[in-house]
Amino acid sequence: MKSPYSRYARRTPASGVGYTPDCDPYSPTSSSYSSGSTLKKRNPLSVAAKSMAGVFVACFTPPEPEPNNSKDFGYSEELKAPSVASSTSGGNERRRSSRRGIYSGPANSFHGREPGSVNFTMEEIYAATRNFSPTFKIGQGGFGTVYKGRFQDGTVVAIKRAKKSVYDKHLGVEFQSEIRTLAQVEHLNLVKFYGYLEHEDERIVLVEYVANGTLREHLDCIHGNVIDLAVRLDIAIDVAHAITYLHMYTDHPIIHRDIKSSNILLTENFRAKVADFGFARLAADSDSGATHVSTQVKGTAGYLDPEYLRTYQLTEKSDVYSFGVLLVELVTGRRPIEAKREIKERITAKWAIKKFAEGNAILILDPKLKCTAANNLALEKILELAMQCLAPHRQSRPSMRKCAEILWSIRKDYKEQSASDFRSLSSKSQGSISVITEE
Ligand SMILES: Nc1ncnc2c1ncn2[C@@H]1O[C@H](COP(=O)(O)OP(=O)(O)OP(=O)(O)O)[C@@H](O)[C@H]1O
Repeated sequence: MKSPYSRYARRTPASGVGYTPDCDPYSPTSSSYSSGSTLKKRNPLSVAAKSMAGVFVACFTPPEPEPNNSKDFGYSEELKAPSVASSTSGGNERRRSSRRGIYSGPANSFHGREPGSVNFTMEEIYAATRNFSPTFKIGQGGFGTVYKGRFQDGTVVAIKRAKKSVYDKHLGVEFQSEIRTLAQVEHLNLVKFYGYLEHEDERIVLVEYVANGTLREHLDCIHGNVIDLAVRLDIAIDVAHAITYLHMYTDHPIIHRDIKSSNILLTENFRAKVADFGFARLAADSDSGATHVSTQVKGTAGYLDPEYLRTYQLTEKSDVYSFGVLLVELVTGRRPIEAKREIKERITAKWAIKKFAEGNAILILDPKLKCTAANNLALEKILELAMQCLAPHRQSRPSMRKCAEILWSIRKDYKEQSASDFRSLSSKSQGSISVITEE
């Protein structure tokens, strides 16, 4: 049997080889950061066949178990979801609209449901959210309201309910764009897609529930703890892996277009998962000679690539620019635009890069982080990478893959320097103990 991940082998680069997903950090399920990938040739026929098999093939891994969820959103056992409507679809049916939603996932995530079969209903969504009760609401975004829901089989999901304006032509297109994109991707560092439902005026997207809030919330310390630089580096690497995967490993390159800290969700172990494909856009097909997609500018102020803003030409390098903004955000803790600060500090990236260029990088370190040798060293290296990502012209920016590789090396040096900081600190404290003893 073929690996369900073989469709994610790297698209043929100049050398005509692809990465074996098993040991590749960009592969959908790898949690390894080892760069020692084996290379293997990609079979174009198998790729084509898999593409034709459709985007709703079972390629989504089951959700992580959620031990506490019945308590933390007030799930009451008496309020049982109505019984699951029996499947009416044959095994080959991939998509349905109207009352029933499409579902993409393995049978054991929503118990007994075959991948691609149409098995969740509006009644189940109502039951899972207690009729969209405010108690179950976990967020609000441009797309609509987000609820945490629990299905009868215990599966916990995030339920994104489009707001009414989604029926405007423009937002309708956006909705379809999110669905198409979500259905094609699978990676450990991307929020998993479970399915969607169209029912009368409702448009519902079901995605993996990620329990620990957004990166922005953690940088603002609203969960009560400071995430240290080691964790921030891990998050940057997770995000770099996710975007590299979108740019290089899907059947067709995907540009996320809305990389920002509020779209980075964190698990309880502080693994990052990139969310919100509302603006995602398939990139230009380089095989056809195209270098960019011309499109209406979309994204979030502060993260937008100035070259894309000026020319309307979208490439993968627009995500690289946004990633540069995110790197600055990670080390400074500040938002990309800080409207209340004095003018020269309002655009955080500009301010940080200026300080770095003047040799004063230390002044921009998030005041919540300790000023250790390891932190200072990593800060300078991260800023250097951010500066490359923020280059005004896209040709000068590194690829996301290159960013990930640079970050791996920064993390390696950071660990070594931290160990040495720790050794010198403990030898100093031993010294001071002996002084106290002598006294
Ligand atoms: N999969 C999820 N798991 C847990 N919480 C989520 C999930 N998706 C969204 N949320 C929560 O809901 C909020 C709103 O998410 P949503 O993706 O709709 O909008 P946004 O990205 O914040 O804003 P916009 O769509 O305008 O860019 C998020 O900030 C987050 O707190």
